[in-house]
Amino acid sequence: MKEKIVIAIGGNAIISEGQKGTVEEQYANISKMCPYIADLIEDGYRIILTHGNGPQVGNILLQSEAAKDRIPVLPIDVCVAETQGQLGYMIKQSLDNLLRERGIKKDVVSVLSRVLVDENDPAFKEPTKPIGPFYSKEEADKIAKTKNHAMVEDSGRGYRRVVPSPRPLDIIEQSAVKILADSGTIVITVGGGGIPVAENNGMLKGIEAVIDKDYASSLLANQIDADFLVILTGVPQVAINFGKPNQKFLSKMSLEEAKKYYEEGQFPKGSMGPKIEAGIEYLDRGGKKVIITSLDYLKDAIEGKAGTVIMK
Ligand SMILES: Nc1ncnc2c1ncn2[C@@H]1O[C@H](COP(=O)(O)OP(=O)(O)O)[C@@H](O)[C@H]1O
Ligand SMILES: NC(=O)OP(=O)(O)O
Repeated sequence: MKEKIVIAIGGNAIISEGQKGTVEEQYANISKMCPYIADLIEDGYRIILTHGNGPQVGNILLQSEAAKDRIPVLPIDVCVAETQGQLGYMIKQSLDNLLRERGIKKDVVSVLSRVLVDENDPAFKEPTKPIGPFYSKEEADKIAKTKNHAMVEDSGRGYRRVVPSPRPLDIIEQSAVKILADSGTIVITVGGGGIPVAENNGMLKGIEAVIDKDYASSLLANQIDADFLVILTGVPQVAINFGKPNQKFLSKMSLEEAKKYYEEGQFPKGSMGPKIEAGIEYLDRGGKKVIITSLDYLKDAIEGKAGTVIMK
């Protein structure tokens, strides 16, 4: 078997900008994504897939709040668990069917996973994780006033609700994920950054937050001894001076260069910033290689022919 790779799938790979997020739309997007993953499985790589859940977790919360007169509102950790279930199912169904079509016998499992956070993480005082649909400024102001939700402008695309996003400290199900991945099973896990839990007298309890999937995927990659971490997003490569006339796409960055560019503010907080920081943290914790690219360049990037590679 070839290398063990954690692949983090960007939120917009499952619900694209402008889509409502119907199940049909999500299946259509997932089935566009699966051939790229199946190619790697066919080549013998051991794959652990993680995914975002911002749009989906916000939608579940909205559904729950809309029915609050009849049915008790769900806490956010339970909504995150629901997104792991629904997205894990949809990805598994699509990937499994594709592998069957290609005559590849491989188990694909989704592991509901909890991720330890610190209840005193400063993130609880300052919500930053955008979830759910986009609103106009007027709609957002009204929601902020009537529902007391924190709302922010999200990367020029409209306004969204934001919830606390504490740092992941430990992937509770890491051993099970490692055993499965090492045995050649394709694992879907740490969806939506994982279900946030905190420790209290040695016991775990659910916490209302949404963890960033790039930070959680980075930690998972270290904890299961992955050979490398791949972060998939909307661009084939990372750039410096992004969007400016002197924009320059990079095929590789040393860890030191990544840190320098990050400090210079080359990577915005709401988009590329967390991906670069997640990569830096993975390498600082002993990881070997990080690749940032888009789905269509995935295979080439793994073969060293595309993407942006960050290494020590
Ligand atoms: N320096 C940069 N290099 C490349 N892309 C960047 C850079 N800064 C911001 N971006 C933008 O950030 C996007 C990735 O962030 P985002 O869309 O929030 O992630 P996700 O794919 O996880 O949903 C890229 O598609 C690109 O449009
Ligand atoms: N939980 C999370 O990081 O989701 P998105 O990638 O959809 O923002």
